[in-house]
Amino acid sequence: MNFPDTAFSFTLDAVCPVTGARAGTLHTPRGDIQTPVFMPVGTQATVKAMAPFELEEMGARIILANTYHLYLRPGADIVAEGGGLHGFMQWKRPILTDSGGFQVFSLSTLNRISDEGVWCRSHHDGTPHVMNPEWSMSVQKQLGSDIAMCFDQCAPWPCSREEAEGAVRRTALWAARSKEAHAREWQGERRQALFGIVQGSVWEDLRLRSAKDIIPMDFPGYAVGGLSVGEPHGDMYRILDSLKGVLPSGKPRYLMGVGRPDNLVEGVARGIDMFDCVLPTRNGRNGTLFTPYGAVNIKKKQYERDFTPVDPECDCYACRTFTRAYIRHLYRSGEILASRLCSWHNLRFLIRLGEEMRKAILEGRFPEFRRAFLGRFSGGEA
Ligand SMILES: CNc1nc2c(CC[C@H]3O[C@H](OC)[C@H](OC)[C@@H](OC)[C@@H]3OC)c3nc(N)[nH]c(=O)c3cc2[nH]1
Repeated sequence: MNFPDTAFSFTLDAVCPVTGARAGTLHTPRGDIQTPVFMPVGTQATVKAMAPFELEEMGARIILANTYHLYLRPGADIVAEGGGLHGFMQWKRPILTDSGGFQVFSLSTLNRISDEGVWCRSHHDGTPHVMNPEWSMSVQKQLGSDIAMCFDQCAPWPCSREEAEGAVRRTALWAARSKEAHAREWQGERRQALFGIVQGSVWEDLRLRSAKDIIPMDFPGYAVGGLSVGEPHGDMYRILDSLKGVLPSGKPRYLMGVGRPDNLVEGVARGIDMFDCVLPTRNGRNGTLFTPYGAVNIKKKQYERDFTPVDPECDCYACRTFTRAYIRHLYRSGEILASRLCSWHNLRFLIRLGEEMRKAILEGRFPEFRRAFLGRFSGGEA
């Protein structure tokens, strides 16, 4: 018996008549999430260098954690004993967990894939593990996330059409098993929403095939997987265009692993509601900062006596309080505060970008917002 996900619903608040960009509200038992939304990545039950109260201050309303990582360390049983992810990391708002499939391929030292699942060796200590839909649903229940992802197969890029077809077939097989295992895990208890994932790499007909496999399984939300894996942005946008009229309009759409500010704007313009990416914190740790004109690398000598904020338009703690010269000094001195301030700014930049796109869509001026933002943002170094 499949429990209705009554604790979850999605309201479309406005749709841009020109582009189809959407402003919505995802209602969850732990609070509402207004979309478009950028979700900070907290792989090992922490958004690197940020404390929960700081995430709250910068406007984070949902964060991510990783099933694969937490299963291997500290162990899902320890997280469960600690009160699940919400108790363990003291984050009271919604949490989304990835299913582990993608990480197995990107991190494990050795892996064998079959329809049963994935046999792999831990990238920590080489111990053998079998990961499959049943394993993933059990671990995501122990973690207690509010949104879980189906166990899928994300084809690498580039890959052959046959490889992409195989991933589409297996992803459908595993989606059905994920749904069954998820309903068994949550029988009669507080529910967790399970999102489906569409694969198909850069072939539009395979994307359509995957959508036709996954959508009838009636998930409360759908992710576009298999992108942001090295393919040109043009291919990403073409695939999103091909899915725009196919994914159910009344359900949230999540583009996994994306992305740079311009990718977020172009994704929203193609009907995407939710995004995640490690860029803000990863770039933050190496001193690369988002600004409306592109990325600034704070370690450059040109900022040595630059006593202006990183981004004068930004309302984050780092930009309100410190100058580029000071943050450059911290970075070059190897001070921990450099990583914290740069991560803080980059996270706020993307969270605020989501807020501003939502406002533009509600006010009927998204095309103008998109043109103005992309006109200034160079993508590379500012
Ligand atoms: C970068 N391009 C990127 N990331 C894709 C992730 C992983 C997202 C995952 O990406 C990191 O894990 C490695 C993040 O941790 C560092 C995770 O946050 C917890 C995040 O989980 C949602 C995908 N996950 C699944 N299950 N299926 C996908 O097709 C897929 C595609 C991605 N493209």
